[in-house]
Amino acid sequence: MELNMNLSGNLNLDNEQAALAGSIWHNALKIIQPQLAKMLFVTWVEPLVPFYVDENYLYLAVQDNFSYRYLLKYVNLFEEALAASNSFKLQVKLFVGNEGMQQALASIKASTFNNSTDNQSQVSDPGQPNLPLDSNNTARKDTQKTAINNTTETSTAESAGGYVTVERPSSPTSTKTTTAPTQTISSANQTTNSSPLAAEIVVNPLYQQHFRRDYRFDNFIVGPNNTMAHAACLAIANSYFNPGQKPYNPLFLYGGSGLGKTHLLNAVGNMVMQHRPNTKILYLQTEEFVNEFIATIRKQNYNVFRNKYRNCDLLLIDDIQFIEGKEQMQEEFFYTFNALYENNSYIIITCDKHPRYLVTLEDRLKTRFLSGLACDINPPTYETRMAILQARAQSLQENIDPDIISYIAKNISLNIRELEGALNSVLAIKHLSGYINLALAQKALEPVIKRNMEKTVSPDFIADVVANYYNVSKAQLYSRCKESKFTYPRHIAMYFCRELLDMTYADISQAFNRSDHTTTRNACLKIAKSLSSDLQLQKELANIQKSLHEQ
Ligand SMILES: Nc1ncnc2c1ncn2[C@@H]1O[C@H](COP(=O)(O)OP(=O)(O)OP(=O)(O)O)[C@@H](O)[C@H]1O
Repeated sequence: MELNMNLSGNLNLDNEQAALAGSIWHNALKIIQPQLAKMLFVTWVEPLVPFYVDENYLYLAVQDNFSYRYLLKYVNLFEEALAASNSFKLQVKLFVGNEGMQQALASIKASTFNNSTDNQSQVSDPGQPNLPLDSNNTARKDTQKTAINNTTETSTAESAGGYVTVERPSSPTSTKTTTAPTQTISSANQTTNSSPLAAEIVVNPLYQQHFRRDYRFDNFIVGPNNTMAHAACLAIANSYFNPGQKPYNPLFLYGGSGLGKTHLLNAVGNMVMQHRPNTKILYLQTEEFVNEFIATIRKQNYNVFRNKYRNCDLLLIDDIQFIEGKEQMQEEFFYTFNALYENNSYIIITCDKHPRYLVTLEDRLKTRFLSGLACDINPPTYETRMAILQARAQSLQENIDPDIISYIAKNISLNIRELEGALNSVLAIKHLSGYINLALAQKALEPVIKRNMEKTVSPDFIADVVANYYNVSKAQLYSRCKESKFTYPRHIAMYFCRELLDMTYADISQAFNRSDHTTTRNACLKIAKSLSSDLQLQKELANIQKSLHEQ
């Protein structure tokens, strides 16, 4: 794209300003050029167009968004060169394309006009569209980014009030740096409230997201299983209205099904939308991303796709494991990721496993996914499960016997979706029959609990717990050793495999390295028989069962 330097035109601005900007920049270039590789200088720096200067800023136009992002890391160098080559300090402001330049000039014109007619209105940054401020009159990170990106496209912030300074990294390696606003801002249509006025909220339709309203931080129960993931998500959400924070980017959340990954993604989206509705957020399931990309290939409209994904402020992408084995999609996502990362836009990715287990994922994506922070989410502890169930019952204004809650929490441990499902079943019985007690709940939940038990408890896990209880090693349990201090716990472990997992004697024998099924059968039957009269055995088995459930 060629930049058109018709500065005065309709805007009626003084061409002398452009000439002065040109001459100041020309001096600075003499210092900049020797410091950069020739290619870099010719490709990126020479095409910059100086088009305005005032007492604080030199305004430069860049060709496109990509150049803009690339050049941000050199702004400090430019400013140092300006200070060295001229006898005064200037900060650099970059604007994208003719449109960005025209917008900047229109703002300058408007502010000049306002200043001459209304002394109350001071403008600190004529280059940026009007943007809402936060409660400290501090420029907002999200809208700063929006403003920068939108100089060449539909602006989501154009109708808002206030001005900001440009956000830029202080060094090529820094991730997010926000410069504080340089002047106090006051204009007729600003708000100092953290919620922008309704009239200011013009959300680009591309980024109108509908988050699940019930997935919020305030109803997410934090326990030892998810503390890090929760804190990291909250930090990212906060960073959109608390410019001091610089959370890790990207954030990679991984863990089994139903453990709250989607809940956290939506919580971030809800919180940012609530406080900063102009933020360009994209939340999507990886499958949707893949489908959209396939449609893009069919229609050959790559620009639309890339503009949308590479220019958002926050990308929340759920279940990235679905990208496995899709080579072209991985390549596209690689470039999307890079563009967002360079633009200091946050990326949160969820997955059902650690990237190292995504066998057919390209290594360059794996390393990128792990370049920020990777947090696992584990199955909740018994206490967390209790808290989740209690909170859910309370939110539904349901009074449920604590024994029932405890029974569910004890018996369903791997998946919070199933935990909630069990509570819903109990509530359904309560509503249909007008009554619920523990026995009814146990009966109703029997199939689901059995299924859960099979998923949760493996023969190996039983061996672990039993060995631990009787203070022997698992190897001794699996060994052929016939000492009673080993055979007794071995038989108990076999008994649990039979009772809890419904395993055949053949399978149990195999699990415990035995070839003789009859011995296994006899061992299980002996334990079952003793159980009816042996109080000590009853106590031991109850304790072991408790440990098996409270993993
Ligand atoms: N810590 C928590 N506090 C309260 N509710 C939770 C918590 N974790 C999960 N949930 C609830 O459990 C259900 C399942 O969670 P979610 O859909 O976020 O899981 P997920 O990890 O994304 O699963 P999947 O990988 O299968 O998509 C949701 O209803 C969610 O609100």
